Amino acid sequence: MINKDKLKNSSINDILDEYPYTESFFEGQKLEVDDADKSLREIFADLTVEEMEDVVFDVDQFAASLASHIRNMQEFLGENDSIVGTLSILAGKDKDGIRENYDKLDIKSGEIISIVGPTGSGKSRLLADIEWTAQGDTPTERKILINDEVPDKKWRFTGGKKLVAQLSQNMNFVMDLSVMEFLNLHAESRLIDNQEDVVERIFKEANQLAGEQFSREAQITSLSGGQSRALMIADTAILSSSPIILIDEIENAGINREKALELLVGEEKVVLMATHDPILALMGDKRIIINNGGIKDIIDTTGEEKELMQELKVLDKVLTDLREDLRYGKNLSKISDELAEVKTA
Ligand SMILES: Nc1ncnc2c1ncn2[C@@H]1O[C@H](COP(=O)(O)OP(=O)(O)OP(=O)(O)O)[C@@H](O)[C@H]1O
Repeated sequence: MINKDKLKNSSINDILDEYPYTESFFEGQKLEVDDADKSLREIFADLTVEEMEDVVFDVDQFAASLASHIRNMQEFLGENDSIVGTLSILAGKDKDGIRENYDKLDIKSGEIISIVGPTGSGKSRLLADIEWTAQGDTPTERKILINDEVPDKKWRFTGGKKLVAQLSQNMNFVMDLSVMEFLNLHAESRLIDNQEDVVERIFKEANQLAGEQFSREAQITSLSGGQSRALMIADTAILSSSPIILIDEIENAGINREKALELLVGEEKVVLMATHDPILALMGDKRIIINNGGIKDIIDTTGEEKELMQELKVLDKVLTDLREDLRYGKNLSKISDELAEVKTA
């Protein structure tokens, strides 16, 4: 997803600064460069006919070949994180076939976007459109762009290195492995240096997210729903190099949602999260409102809402504690007269 046109207008020095491994590429080409501060376009414009013959390529082919070299190197180095600057959603249609009332929604890396709307309104569908990098070929007819370009189709199919990591409501393990075997297997496939430390960290974080603790030797197929999700979340947060993270209703997982989100939100990632939970929704920088299959509105989270979130956290803590007491067979008592007076009618 390196932009070929941007490369053409960049100087050799700028390209080397940003992608130092292109040095070998330039060395391999017989490109005559008198001034490395000139853009590729200028360098090609200044070539004599003889020099041009040596290079074989014209500037377009040269930039395309350079872009492909950079992509390969980024993939090899696992630098996918830096690839997505902007994820864009181009308007499609709602369930009645009516066009959505925005043209293009840009989401920048580092942003958290929540997706809210009634049950069945199309939240999961929107996440699926992004995962599939839809090009008008889903029921919504939306299109997804990455860095303002149509994403490479290979993202749909490559197994190991994915553009999108998705955590969905129904996640079950099918392999017969212990927790540690599973984590080591995954870490090995990512070719990381400090495998032992990383695997240990995932195990610890997962246990902090899960309500009930589990051991290193536990079979992953025997974990509870909450434990499996905790493990998947910690694994995704710490091991995944995917620059886009999609989360479908983390609240149903019986895990510490807030901690989970904190763990997942790497600075360089785009995070989209379908939720019915006001605390999670307000953790987003923006929220997409979905109704009848279409995006109806995009709202920025206000300062007042961020303040409200603190109050909601207090309420949430009260409920969490009650749930905990209930689970461990304690009798519940009235919380406070103030709360008791809140009208529920
Ligand atoms: N624009 C659309 N056009 C046609 N079908 C759509 C559209 N949007 C969503 N759908 C379909 O509507 C159904 C419900 O959507 P979806 O599962 O995404 O809802 P949801 O908001 O995630 O619901 P829940 O909150 O219950 O998880 C799905 O079958 C989905 O494919």
